[in-house]
Amino acid sequence: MKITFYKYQGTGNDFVMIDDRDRSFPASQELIAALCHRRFGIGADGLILLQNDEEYDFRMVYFNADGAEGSMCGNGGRCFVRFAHDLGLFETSTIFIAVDGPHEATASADIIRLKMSPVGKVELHEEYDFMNTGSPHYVTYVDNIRETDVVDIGKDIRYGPIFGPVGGTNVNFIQVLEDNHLSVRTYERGVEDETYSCGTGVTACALSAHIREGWGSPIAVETLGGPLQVAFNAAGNNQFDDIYLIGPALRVFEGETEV
Ligand SMILES: N[C@H](CCC[C@H](N)C(=O)O)C(=O)O
Repeated sequence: MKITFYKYQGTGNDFVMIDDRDRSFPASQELIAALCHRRFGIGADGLILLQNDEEYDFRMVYFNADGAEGSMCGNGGRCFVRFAHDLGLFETSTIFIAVDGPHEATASADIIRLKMSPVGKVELHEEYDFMNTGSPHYVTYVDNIRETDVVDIGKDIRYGPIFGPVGGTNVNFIQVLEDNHLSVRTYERGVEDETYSCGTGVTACALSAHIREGWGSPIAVETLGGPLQVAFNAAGNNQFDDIYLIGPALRVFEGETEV
């Protein structure tokens, strides 16, 4: 059958977006991996279905590029909100449900502001921090992010004895640029490569920097695909709520494909 798809990107983290309100999309790991393939398919870091929901405005179902259902995707969530806005499903603010719970969001001409799940626990280690911001994130600091071998080191940690090989983690590298300003690069599990930006990863990095550097909210983060902002309330004891991921999300093109 023929389906219409839309391609979105948020700071270069790109997604195939499908309006699945009629639940006709024949989701399978094989099909989703094929659609996300950058040589044989449309090409994307993930695929997102927009479905109806009884309690919330709509439901976000996110799959990584390998075709398996993933945990929460922050940039995907921002693109999903832009998609719902482009479909005319809300005007300025909405609340939708994703795998990690409900998310409020607002849309303006340029920027999507997405409320993230609260973070109840941050593991602090000498070499790294680990937390779940909707997805699991390992966070470490480097002196020169440009020269960091994100893919090789990321793979070692993701498949290594602490986090892998089953399950795994996303792996983030931070270079501090100045107060309240970071540069971040991320190796993403499920894509098994570096992406241009990872929203839940950037969120984890900002919270880690708050703890380690003592900075207040908001924190600006440069990614390979452009700038994001993270606002948050530090509730004490390394717990956080009212976390917002803020940045651009745009439709790139639409098309049709046989599935
Ligand atoms: N790119 C996403 C993260 C996807 C998480 C995924 N890689 C997983 O751990 O299942 C983001 O913007 O937050």
